[in-house]
Amino acid sequence: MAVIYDRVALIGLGLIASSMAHAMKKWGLAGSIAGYAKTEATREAALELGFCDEVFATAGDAVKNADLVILAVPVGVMGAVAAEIRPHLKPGATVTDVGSVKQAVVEAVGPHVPDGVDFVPGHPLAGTEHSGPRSGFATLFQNRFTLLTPGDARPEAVARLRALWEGMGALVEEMEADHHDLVLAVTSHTPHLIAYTMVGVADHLRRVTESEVIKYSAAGFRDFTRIAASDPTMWRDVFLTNKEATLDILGRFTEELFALQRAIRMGDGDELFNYFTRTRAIRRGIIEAGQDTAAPDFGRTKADGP
Ligand SMILES: NC(=O)c1ccc[n+]([C@@H]2O[C@H](COP(=O)([O-])OP(=O)(O)OC[C@H]3O[C@@H](n4cnc5c(N)ncnc54)[C@H](O)[C@@H]3O)[C@@H](O)[C@H]2O)c1
Ligand SMILES: O=C(O)C(=O)C[C@]1(C(=O)O)C=C[C@@H](O)C=C1
Repeated sequence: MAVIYDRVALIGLGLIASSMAHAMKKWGLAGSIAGYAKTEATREAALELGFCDEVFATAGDAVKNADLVILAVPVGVMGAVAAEIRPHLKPGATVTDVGSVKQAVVEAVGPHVPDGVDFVPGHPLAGTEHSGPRSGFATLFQNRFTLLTPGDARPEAVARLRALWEGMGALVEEMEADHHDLVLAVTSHTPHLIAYTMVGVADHLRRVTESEVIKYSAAGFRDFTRIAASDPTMWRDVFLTNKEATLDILGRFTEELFALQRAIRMGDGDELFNYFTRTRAIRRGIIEAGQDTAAPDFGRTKADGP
């Protein structure tokens, strides 16, 4: 594949940044990759694993001469990092981010982006419960959506960033930042909060059941524990910055939960059966519409082989 940006700078070298770097290298999408991380251990890991060509001890030095700057730090520090790199940005460069929340990032980063530099916020809908420079892998974004919320960025800058994501195997869509935050509150943020809570409940109970909760946990609960092992800093920032949408969805969730709680207490089997039938149809609808992008064969055609 052709080089899309001659020089890319990654600010923060954790799961998402290292995965992007591995992908850019694998598919030849960047001429060179510069990286900035706070700790020397992370910078050394990036060189040792070979996903950065150069590393810098300040964000300002890393972005000099970069055609694309990718902010891959927790949402709560995006604004501070943007302020730090501002004087060092190359005219004509594009700044993007990978934060899980978009409106707060637009508000925090936007004012620090100088004239002549495009800001195209982004969010790959792909991740794992792991973090740090050693957790990344090139295929993380394959057949997964990346959402861009370009606002008033120049169309050429948006098209180029789209080409980069597509080069890494992602399916790219554009939307407004506030709409993104509402959708993600439903599909990602509130489910994470529920997983954190459920594992917390089990942990409290463990003291009563002497480890049996963990020992005998079935598949559903194990999935919750994987999600609840996600990075505490990242998720603290998500909830602090996507407050309104998450509270809205949590309110709706609580209402539904109370309705099911009542059905259980009243022995209302029809209510439970009908509810579960509706939710099963939703899952089956996703699969039938071919929209299960996490499925291993999503997007494959017969030409792709077995
Ligand atoms: N993990 C996921 O599943 C996932 C998926 C999509 C998007 N995101 C978003 O991507 C971003 C990065 O997440 P990640 O999973 O790669 O996290 P990570 O913890 O693996 O990496 C974050 C990096 O940012 C660095 N950092 C933290 N504070 C900093 C500061 N003040 N200045 C400079 N560097 C700082 C950390 O040292 C670390 O290297 C977050 O905004 C997150 O919301 C995460
Ligand atoms: O698979 C996981 O570990 C994830 O939760 C990844 C996940 C999500 O799908 O909710 C988490 C946060 C992101 O912003 C994007 C992706």
